[in-house]
Amino acid sequence: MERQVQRLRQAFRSGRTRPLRFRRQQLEALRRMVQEREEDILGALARDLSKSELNAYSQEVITVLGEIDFVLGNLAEWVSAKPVKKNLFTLLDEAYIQPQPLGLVLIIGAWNYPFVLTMQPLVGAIAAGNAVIVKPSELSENTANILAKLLPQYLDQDLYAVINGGVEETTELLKQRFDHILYTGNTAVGKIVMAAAAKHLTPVTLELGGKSPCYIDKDCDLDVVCRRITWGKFMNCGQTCIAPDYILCEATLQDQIVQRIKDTVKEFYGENIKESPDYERIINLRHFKRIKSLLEGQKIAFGGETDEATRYIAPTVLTNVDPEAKVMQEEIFGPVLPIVPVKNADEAIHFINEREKPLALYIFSHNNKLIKQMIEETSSGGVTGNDVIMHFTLNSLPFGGVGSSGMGAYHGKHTFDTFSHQRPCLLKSLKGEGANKLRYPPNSQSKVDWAKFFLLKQFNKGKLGFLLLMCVAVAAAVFVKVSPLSVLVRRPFLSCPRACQARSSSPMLGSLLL
Ligand SMILES: NC(=O)C1=CN([C@@H]2O[C@H](COP(=O)(O)OP(=O)(O)OC[C@H]3O[C@@H](n4cnc5c(N)ncnc54)[C@H](O)[C@@H]3O)[C@@H](O)[C@H]2O)C=CC1
Ligand SMILES: CCCCCCCCCC(=O)O
Repeated sequence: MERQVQRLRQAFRSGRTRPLRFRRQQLEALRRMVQEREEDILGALARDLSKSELNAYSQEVITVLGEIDFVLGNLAEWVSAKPVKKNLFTLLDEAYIQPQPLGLVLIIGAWNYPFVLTMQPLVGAIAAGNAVIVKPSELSENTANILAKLLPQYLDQDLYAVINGGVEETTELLKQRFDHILYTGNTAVGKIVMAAAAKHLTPVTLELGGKSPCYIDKDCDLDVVCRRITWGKFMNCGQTCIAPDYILCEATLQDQIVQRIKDTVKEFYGENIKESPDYERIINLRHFKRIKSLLEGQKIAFGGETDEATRYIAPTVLTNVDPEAKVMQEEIFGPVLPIVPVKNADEAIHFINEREKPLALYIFSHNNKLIKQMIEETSSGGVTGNDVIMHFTLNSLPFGGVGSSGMGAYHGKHTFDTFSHQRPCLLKSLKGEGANKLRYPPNSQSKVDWAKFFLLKQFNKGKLGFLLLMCVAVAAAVFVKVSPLSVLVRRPFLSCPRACQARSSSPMLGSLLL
């Protein structure tokens, strides 16, 4: 593994990833891979998660293709140097920010959306000019295997690699030095990743999990609210990191919510949910048993049916759930939706703030002021008002967590920025040495005064004085540079702004510009 890491790092040092043309070529090849091998990819997702081709395409493949198109359409602008505002001392210099690749980066994916959660970060890492190792989750082994097979057929094998394996291999990989690690998975492993990265001072992006609350205000259109919640909660059999984990609402709303979710489940998945091609299965027996155990002792308003042989758990709603119950102590990550009654929005805000910062927060209300209040008074990785999940789909929004739900963010240009170093560049001339007298020893009060005048607004008599001074300075600098009469500048200005008249004893301005 160490040899593989060194090989990629050497390849990065060749500089081949830096030209825009190369990056575009690799992204176009990745797009070709997704398009040409769509059947293989959808088949792997079906075998891993019982995902229908339509669901696998609409939830994963389309996101990756959209990301590639978006990046290709903007990459030329993203990689360009960004000129920045200057001050009086750098007026004649070149000042800009140059995005540069970090080097060799590691992407560790999770199993619940195994294609998009590895490919979307990969798109941005390639776009930013890095060499990349992808470590898919071993739990979605079919997708992991198809990625290991296909990526080398389309991407430059010296610069991009897939390393498959479980805990042992990932632990070994984490001993290597990377220039950035983007990990998607549970919070406990996120801490392991961060600890391993710390040994090399490697920055990390941790896309973790948590319990995403969903507050339903009174007087909501519950038909609409419950359709949207049902869609987001039971998609991928509840195995979605930003699925609404639990509902907070007034106790009197529970029965109406239960009924509407029940009706919507029937509309979405039919009478026999097990037969629905749109209803997936739990990834493995461990998670099946874990989720099933959360039902113990709970009041099941509807659902609750399970089948261990096929790892099926029916869409299930629990009512009057005790906040201390087991189902409220861990991320559910399954098709179980507890309702926890609260008196009002304030109590909901208090409930949310008493717990770990969630990856997502959902607020349903006709009262936009209340939605803004809840956003203002709580913290979460992201928020969608009057819907669920959808902030994930807008790649102009940075997607990530906060606190125990993660750190850093990606999607769209945010991925490019995550995998780039924004390098500040200031290019000066060897001329105009006179201006440097202000900073050279010996220091003096006069020099400090001038520095205050030039650099600190409270000392330069307001903006007009400062602007006037800038004009004078630029004119003087240009004069010094272009005119043979520059010798005149050596004398103190007769008409400099009032501020420097007070200091006419130190002809600093003239010497500054020589
Ligand atoms: N923020 C986000 O975008 C997402 C977050 N998640 C979160 O991920 C969790 C579910 O995924 P997991 O079951 O964690 O996926 P998982 O079990 O597939 O683990 C994720 C990755 O971590 C590696 N890993 C697991 N244990 C490890 C260890 N002890 N040392 C080193 N590496 C290890 C695995 O090989 C895998 O590549 C949930 O908490 C969910 O909320 C899931 C999807 C998206
Ligand atoms: C409209 C399609 C939405 C797809 C959502 C995919 C979410 C992936 C990350 C997660 O586990 O939360």
